[in-house]
Amino acid sequence: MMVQPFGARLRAAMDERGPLCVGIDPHAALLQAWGLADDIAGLETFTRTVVDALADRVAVLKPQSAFFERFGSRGIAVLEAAVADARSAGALVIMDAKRGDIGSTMAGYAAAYVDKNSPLASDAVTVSPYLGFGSLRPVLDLAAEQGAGVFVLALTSNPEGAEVQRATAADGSSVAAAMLRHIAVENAGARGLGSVGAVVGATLGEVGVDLDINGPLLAPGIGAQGATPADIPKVFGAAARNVVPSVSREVLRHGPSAAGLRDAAARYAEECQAAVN
Ligand SMILES: O=c1ccn([C@@H]2O[C@H](COP(=O)(O)O)[C@@H](O)[C@H]2O)c(=O)[nH]1
Repeated sequence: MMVQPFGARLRAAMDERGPLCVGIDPHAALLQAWGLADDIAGLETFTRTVVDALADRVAVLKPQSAFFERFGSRGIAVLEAAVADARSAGALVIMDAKRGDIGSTMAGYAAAYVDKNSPLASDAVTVSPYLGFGSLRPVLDLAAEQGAGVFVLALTSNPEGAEVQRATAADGSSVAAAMLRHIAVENAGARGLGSVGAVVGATLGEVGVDLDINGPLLAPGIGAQGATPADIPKVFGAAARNVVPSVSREVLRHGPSAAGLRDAAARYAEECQAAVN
Protein backbone atom coordinates (compact mmCIF):
# COMPACT_ATOMS: atom_id res chain seq x y z
CA MET A 1 0.00 0.00 0.00
CA MET A 2 1.27 3.47 -0.91
CA VAL A 3 2.10 5.47 2.24
CA GLN A 4 1.20 9.18 2.23
CA PRO A 5 4.26 11.43 2.34
CA PHE A 6 5.45 12.36 5.84
CA GLY A 7 4.64 16.07 5.37
CA ALA A 8 1.00 15.31 4.63
CA ARG A 9 0.76 12.88 7.56
CA LEU A 10 2.35 15.43 9.88
CA ARG A 11 -0.03 18.19 8.81
CA ALA A 12 -3.02 15.89 9.36
CA ALA A 13 -1.74 14.81 12.80
CA MET A 14 -1.15 18.40 13.92
CA ASP A 15 -4.59 19.46 12.66
CA GLU A 16 -6.23 16.61 14.53
CA ARG A 17 -4.20 16.51 17.75
CA GLY A 18 -2.62 19.96 17.98
CA PRO A 19 0.92 21.01 17.12
CA LEU A 20 3.04 19.32 19.76
CA CYS A 21 5.96 16.94 19.81
CA VAL A 22 6.83 15.40 23.17
CA GLY A 23 10.37 14.13 23.51
CA ILE A 24 11.06 10.81 25.22
CA ASP A 25 14.33 11.58 26.99
CA PRO A 26 14.97 9.08 29.79
CA HIS A 27 17.63 11.11 31.61
CA ALA A 28 19.09 9.37 34.68
CA ALA A 29 17.76 12.27 36.78
CA LEU A 30 14.22 11.75 35.47
CA LEU A 31 14.32 8.02 36.17
CA GLN A 32 15.37 8.87 39.72
CA ALA A 33 12.64 11.52 40.07
CA TRP A 34 10.09 8.91 38.98
CA GLY A 35 11.36 6.51 41.68
CA LEU A 36 12.93 4.20 39.09
CA ALA A 37 16.36 2.64 39.03
CA ASP A 38 18.78 3.85 36.37
CA ASP A 39 18.82 0.45 34.70
CA ILE A 40 17.09 -1.40 31.90
CA ALA A 41 13.96 -2.14 33.96
CA GLY A 42 13.70 1.57 34.86
CA LEU A 43 14.17 2.55 31.23
CA GLU A 44 11.48 0.13 30.12
CA THR A 45 8.94 1.30 32.72
CA PHE A 46 9.63 4.97 32.00
CA THR A 47 9.32 4.56 28.25
CA ARG A 48 6.22 2.38 28.37
CA THR A 49 4.54 4.85 30.75
CA VAL A 50 5.17 7.79 28.42
CA VAL A 51 4.03 5.91 25.31
CA ASP A 52 0.91 4.53 27.02
CA ALA A 53 -0.02 7.98 28.37
CA LEU A 54 0.60 10.07 25.26
CA ALA A 55 0.77 8.13 22.01
CA ASP A 56 -2.99 8.17 21.52
CA ARG A 57 -3.21 11.96 21.86
CA VAL A 58 -0.08 13.91 20.86
CA ALA A 59 0.80 14.44 17.22
CA VAL A 60 4.45 13.44 17.54
CA LEU A 61 6.68 11.55 19.95
CA LYS A 62 10.43 12.04 19.62
CA PRO A 63 12.60 9.46 21.36
CA GLN A 64 16.12 10.70 22.01
CA SER A 65 18.24 7.78 20.83
CA ALA A 66 21.20 8.65 23.08
CA PHE A 67 19.31 7.79 26.26
CA PHE A 68 18.48 4.32 24.92
CA GLU A 69 21.92 3.67 23.41
CA ARG A 70 23.53 4.13 26.82
CA PHE A 71 21.96 0.80 27.85
CA GLY A 72 23.40 -1.07 24.85
CA SER A 73 21.42 -3.66 22.93
CA ARG A 74 18.75 -3.96 25.63
CA GLY A 75 18.19 -0.22 25.46
CA ILE A 76 17.79 -0.42 21.71
CA ALA A 77 15.21 -3.20 22.20
CA VAL A 78 13.21 -0.83 24.45
CA LEU A 79 13.50 1.86 21.78
CA GLU A 80 12.27 -0.53 19.07
CA ALA A 81 9.20 -1.43 21.12
CA ALA A 82 8.50 2.24 21.88
CA VAL A 83 8.64 3.22 18.21
CA ALA A 84 6.32 0.40 17.17
CA ASP A 85 3.85 0.95 20.03
CA ALA A 86 3.75 4.73 19.56
CA ARG A 87 3.09 4.39 15.85
CA SER A 88 0.36 1.82 16.31
CA ALA A 89 -1.35 4.11 18.84
CA GLY A 90 -1.43 6.85 16.19
CA ALA A 91 1.50 9.12 17.06
CA LEU A 92 4.10 9.96 14.45
CA VAL A 93 7.62 9.13 15.61
CA ILE A 94 10.63 11.33 14.92
CA MET A 95 13.78 9.45 15.84
CA ASP A 96 16.13 12.04 17.31
CA ALA A 97 19.39 10.41 16.30
CA LYS A 98 21.15 13.42 14.67
CA ARG A 99 23.17 11.19 12.39
CA GLY A 100 25.67 12.70 9.98
CA ASP A 101 28.48 10.96 8.07
CA ILE A 102 29.89 10.47 4.59
CA GLY A 103 27.26 9.52 2.04
CA SER A 104 28.06 5.81 1.89
CA THR A 105 27.58 5.55 5.65
CA MET A 106 24.45 7.71 5.54
CA ALA A 107 22.96 4.93 3.43
CA GLY A 108 23.35 2.69 6.49
CA TYR A 109 21.65 5.21 8.76
CA ALA A 110 18.87 5.60 6.20
CA ALA A 111 18.34 1.83 6.21
CA ALA A 112 18.27 1.87 10.02
CA TYR A 113 15.70 4.63 10.52
CA VAL A 114 13.57 5.18 7.43
CA ASP A 115 13.41 1.82 5.69
CA LYS A 116 10.00 0.44 6.59
CA ASN A 117 11.50 -3.04 7.08
CA SER A 118 13.96 -1.91 9.76
CA PRO A 119 13.22 -2.75 13.42
CA LEU A 120 13.74 0.98 14.17
CA ALA A 121 11.67 2.26 11.24
CA SER A 122 10.35 5.69 12.22
CA ASP A 123 8.22 8.31 10.51
CA ALA A 124 11.18 10.68 10.38
CA VAL A 125 14.76 11.03 11.59
CA THR A 126 16.96 13.96 12.58
CA VAL A 127 20.26 14.31 10.69
CA SER A 128 23.27 16.62 10.76
CA PRO A 129 24.32 18.26 7.46
CA TYR A 130 27.70 19.37 8.76
CA LEU A 131 29.59 16.88 6.59
CA GLY A 132 28.00 18.76 3.69
CA PHE A 133 24.33 18.78 2.69
CA GLY A 134 25.12 16.46 -0.24
CA SER A 135 26.26 13.75 2.20
CA LEU A 136 22.60 13.41 3.22
CA ARG A 137 21.52 12.32 -0.26
CA PRO A 138 21.03 8.60 0.61
CA VAL A 139 18.73 9.36 3.55
CA LEU A 140 16.83 12.04 1.60
CA ASP A 141 16.28 9.65 -1.30
CA LEU A 142 15.27 6.63 0.76
CA ALA A 143 12.95 8.75 2.91
CA ALA A 144 11.26 10.17 -0.19
CA GLU A 145 10.83 6.65 -1.60
CA GLN A 146 9.36 5.33 1.67
CA GLY A 147 7.13 8.30 2.53
CA ALA A 148 9.30 9.16 5.54
CA GLY A 149 10.59 12.52 6.74
CA VAL A 150 14.01 13.96 7.43
CA PHE A 151 14.75 16.86 9.81
CA VAL A 152 18.02 18.60 9.04
CA LEU A 153 19.80 20.56 11.79
CA ALA A 154 19.85 24.20 10.70
CA LEU A 155 19.92 26.48 13.75
CA THR A 156 20.05 24.39 16.89
CA SER A 157 18.67 25.52 20.24
CA ASN A 158 22.04 25.49 22.06
CA PRO A 159 24.14 28.67 22.15
CA GLU A 160 27.28 26.80 20.99
CA GLY A 161 25.66 26.00 17.65
CA ALA A 162 26.15 29.54 16.37
CA GLU A 163 29.93 29.08 15.99
CA VAL A 164 29.31 26.72 13.07
CA GLN A 165 25.80 27.56 11.93
CA ARG A 166 26.20 31.37 11.85
CA ALA A 167 29.58 31.25 10.12
CA THR A 168 29.38 33.19 6.87
CA ALA A 169 30.54 32.51 3.35
CA ALA A 170 32.21 35.11 1.09
CA ASP A 171 28.78 36.35 -0.05
CA GLY A 172 27.85 37.09 3.58
CA SER A 173 25.20 34.38 3.87
CA SER A 174 25.40 31.97 6.78
CA VAL A 175 25.92 28.22 6.79
CA ALA A 176 22.45 27.81 8.30
CA ALA A 177 20.88 29.92 5.53
CA ALA A 178 22.58 27.68 2.96
CA MET A 179 21.16 24.57 4.67
CA LEU A 180 17.68 26.10 4.65
CA ARG A 181 18.00 26.86 0.92
CA HIS A 182 18.98 23.24 0.26
CA ILE A 183 15.94 22.07 2.24
CA ALA A 184 13.63 24.36 0.28
CA VAL A 185 14.93 22.83 -2.96
CA GLU A 186 14.15 19.33 -1.63
CA ASN A 187 10.56 20.43 -0.91
CA ALA A 188 10.00 22.22 -4.21
CA GLY A 189 6.88 20.89 -5.86
CA ALA A 190 5.55 19.18 -2.72
CA ARG A 191 1.82 19.58 -2.42
CA GLY A 192 1.03 20.89 1.06
CA LEU A 193 3.79 20.53 3.61
CA GLY A 194 7.01 19.01 2.25
CA SER A 195 8.66 16.08 4.00
CA VAL A 196 12.11 17.56 4.56
CA GLY A 197 12.15 19.70 7.67
CA ALA A 198 14.62 21.90 9.49
CA VAL A 199 15.51 21.96 13.17
CA VAL A 200 15.38 25.54 14.42
CA GLY A 201 15.53 26.19 18.16
CA ALA A 202 12.67 28.06 19.79
CA THR A 203 15.31 29.63 22.05
CA LEU A 204 16.89 31.80 19.35
CA GLY A 205 14.84 34.98 19.19
CA GLU A 206 14.63 36.57 15.75
CA VAL A 207 16.61 34.24 13.51
CA GLY A 208 17.27 36.58 10.58
CA VAL A 209 17.14 33.81 7.95
CA ASP A 210 14.49 32.78 5.46
CA LEU A 211 12.39 29.99 7.03
CA ASP A 212 10.15 29.63 3.99
CA ILE A 213 11.22 26.04 3.23
CA ASN A 214 7.78 24.62 2.44
CA GLY A 215 8.45 22.03 5.10
CA PRO A 216 8.10 21.49 8.84
CA LEU A 217 10.23 23.36 11.38
CA LEU A 218 11.00 21.22 14.42
CA ALA A 219 11.41 23.62 17.33
CA PRO A 220 13.11 22.17 20.41
CA GLY A 221 14.07 24.32 23.39
CA ILE A 222 10.61 24.89 24.85
CA GLY A 223 10.47 24.24 28.58
CA ALA A 224 13.73 23.25 30.26
CA GLN A 225 15.89 25.30 27.86
CA GLY A 226 13.91 28.44 28.58
CA ALA A 227 11.73 29.05 25.52
CA THR A 228 7.94 29.20 25.80
CA PRO A 229 5.16 28.73 23.25
CA ALA A 230 4.78 32.52 23.24
CA ASP A 231 8.26 32.74 21.63
CA ILE A 232 7.10 30.88 18.52
CA PRO A 233 5.72 33.91 16.62
CA LYS A 234 8.86 35.94 17.44
CA VAL A 235 11.22 33.25 16.18
CA PHE A 236 9.24 31.88 13.25
CA GLY A 237 7.08 34.79 12.05
CA ALA A 238 5.03 33.85 9.00
CA ALA A 239 6.36 30.27 9.11
CA ALA A 240 4.76 29.63 12.54
CA ARG A 241 2.04 27.47 10.99
CA ASN A 242 4.68 24.95 9.96
CA VAL A 243 6.29 24.73 13.39
CA VAL A 244 6.35 21.49 15.37
CA PRO A 245 7.05 22.72 18.90
CA SER A 246 8.98 20.17 20.92
CA VAL A 247 9.09 19.72 24.71
CA SER A 248 10.80 16.92 26.60
CA ARG A 249 11.76 17.42 30.26
CA GLU A 250 9.02 19.94 31.05
CA VAL A 251 6.37 17.35 30.19
CA LEU A 252 8.25 14.30 31.46
CA ARG A 253 8.79 15.76 34.93
CA HIS A 254 5.02 15.44 35.47
CA GLY A 255 5.25 11.63 35.44
CA PRO A 256 5.03 8.89 36.44
CA SER A 257 1.34 9.68 36.74
CA ALA A 258 -0.35 9.23 33.35
CA ALA A 259 -2.79 12.01 34.24
CA GLY A 260 0.13 14.32 35.08
CA LEU A 261 1.80 13.62 31.74
CA ARG A 262 -1.46 14.04 29.82
CA ASP A 263 -2.35 17.31 31.55
CA ALA A 264 1.10 18.77 30.90
CA ALA A 265 1.00 17.73 27.24
CA ALA A 266 -2.54 19.07 26.82
CA ARG A 267 -1.52 22.45 28.29
CA TYR A 268 1.45 22.70 25.94
CA ALA A 269 -0.62 21.59 22.94
CA GLU A 270 -3.19 24.27 23.69
CA GLU A 271 -0.60 27.03 24.21
CA CYS A 272 1.29 26.00 21.07
CA GLN A 273 -1.92 25.94 19.05
CA ALA A 274 -2.66 29.51 20.17
CA ALA A 275 0.90 30.56 19.35
CA VAL A 276 0.97 29.20 15.77
CA ASN A 277 -2.43 30.61 14.76
O1 LIG B 1 18.59 22.03 18.43
C1 LIG B 1 18.23 21.04 19.09
C2 LIG B 1 18.01 19.81 18.52
C3 LIG B 1 17.55 18.79 19.29
N1 LIG B 1 17.34 18.95 20.61
C4 LIG B 1 16.84 17.78 21.38
O2 LIG B 1 15.53 18.06 21.87
C5 LIG B 1 15.41 17.59 23.20
C6 LIG B 1 15.20 18.78 24.12
O3 LIG B 1 14.91 18.36 25.42
P1 LIG B 1 14.34 19.35 26.54
O4 LIG B 1 14.27 18.48 27.75
O5 LIG B 1 12.98 19.82 26.10
O6 LIG B 1 15.31 20.45 26.68
C7 LIG B 1 16.68 16.82 23.52
O7 LIG B 1 16.47 15.47 23.17
C8 LIG B 1 17.70 17.42 22.58
O8 LIG B 1 18.72 16.53 22.22
C9 LIG B 1 17.55 20.17 21.17
O9 LIG B 1 17.34 20.37 22.38
N2 LIG B 1 17.99 21.19 20.40
